[in-house]
Amino acid sequence: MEVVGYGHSSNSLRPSHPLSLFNFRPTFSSATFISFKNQPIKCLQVRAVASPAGFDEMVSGTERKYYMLGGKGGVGKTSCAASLAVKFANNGHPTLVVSTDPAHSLSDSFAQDLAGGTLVPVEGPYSPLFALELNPEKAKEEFRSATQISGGSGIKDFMDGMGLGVLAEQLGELKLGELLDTPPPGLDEAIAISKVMQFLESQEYNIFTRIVFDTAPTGHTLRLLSLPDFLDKSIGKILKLRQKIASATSAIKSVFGQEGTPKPDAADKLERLRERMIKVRELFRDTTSTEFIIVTIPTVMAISESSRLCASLKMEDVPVKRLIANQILPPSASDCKFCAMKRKDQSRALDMIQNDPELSSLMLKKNLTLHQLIRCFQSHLPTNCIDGL
Ligand SMILES: Nc1ncnc2c1ncn2[C@@H]1O[C@H](COP(=O)(O)OP(=O)(O)OP(=O)(O)O)[C@@H](O)[C@H]1O
Repeated sequence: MEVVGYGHSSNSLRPSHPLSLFNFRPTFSSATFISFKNQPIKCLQVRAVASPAGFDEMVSGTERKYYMLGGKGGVGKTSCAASLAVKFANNGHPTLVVSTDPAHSLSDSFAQDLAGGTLVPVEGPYSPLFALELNPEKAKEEFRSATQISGGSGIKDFMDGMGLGVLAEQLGELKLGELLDTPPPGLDEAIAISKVMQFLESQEYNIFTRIVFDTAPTGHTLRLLSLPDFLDKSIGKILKLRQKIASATSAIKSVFGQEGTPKPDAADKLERLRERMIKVRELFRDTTSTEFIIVTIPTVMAISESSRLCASLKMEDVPVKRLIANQILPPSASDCKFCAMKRKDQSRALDMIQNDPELSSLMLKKNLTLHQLIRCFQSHLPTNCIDGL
């Protein structure tokens, strides 16, 4: 189990800025300095802070691989995802880092404006690195339009769109309206991921050999994981129903001499949506190309939530092999009261990982944090908390 820390030679970048998380250019000295209130702080040997355990295996090979980083809110998913993407790019992989988290903070991490839903090049790394913040709201709109025909909304228009409005009333009790009018939670992220997959299939984006997803906090991810099956079943039901009704109506129409088939576009849209969801589900479960990395912090609550997330991922057959324990207090010979208490809590939480039936099997990488150091400086200079560096 390796412990690494990081810093940057100028305090222009936030401590967790991904470019400050790496020995960004080999020309850097073996250790770098940050200045804080003009106090030079010698940081640990700067290495890839978020290169999870077994990084060499992750960076090997040129076939495309997907890494999804997820975990409890605020643990450092975005920082680690951005850092990992920089590390891949610095190891020769044209890389795309995508945030599907509705509360984006990728722009903050790169200190670049990435909003707008298009790929933005990130300056600095050796190989091309592009970032993308997807707007899940827009993605959700796409779902709604799959059920709204000619500007209407809901099941009645959906059935009208198939020329079956006359039967919509009888179907009311099937509650199909709710499914179509209020998209299930996690749908926006599922559609956002399927959008990324769509354009990654196109020629112009086939350069990317590493795709890093900064996903939304745990709850979202869990709903997202079960969503494709849910949608597959419900859309399947609707389309089967359409089939039944279509043959019933054409029989009725042929009796009254009115030939004609229901408008296909609504059903086609739903069918396409269903195919996209199945692709998302397959992506999540592809052990050769995809891996989910859990990011956590050393607190009892975060470790417990990470254990539940790990169990759910395994239940959904999502490959998960690594755990990043982020924001760990750096070693120090003598602690202030604050750090001593914090360190005790952290080691108790880290012991939980070793004893947890789900997490203990994962490769663990511990990431130090600079925030505690800076807080120490703020609360009581001089440097009795950092002399261990
Ligand atoms: N190792 C670290 N050392 C110091 N600060 C860190 C570290 N990792 C993350 N941070 C800081 O913690 C805060 C949260 O980080 P980040 O936004 O990456 O978390 P997140 O899990 O993506 O959050 P959210 O769930 O809100 O999207 C940020 O201010 C970031 O700068």
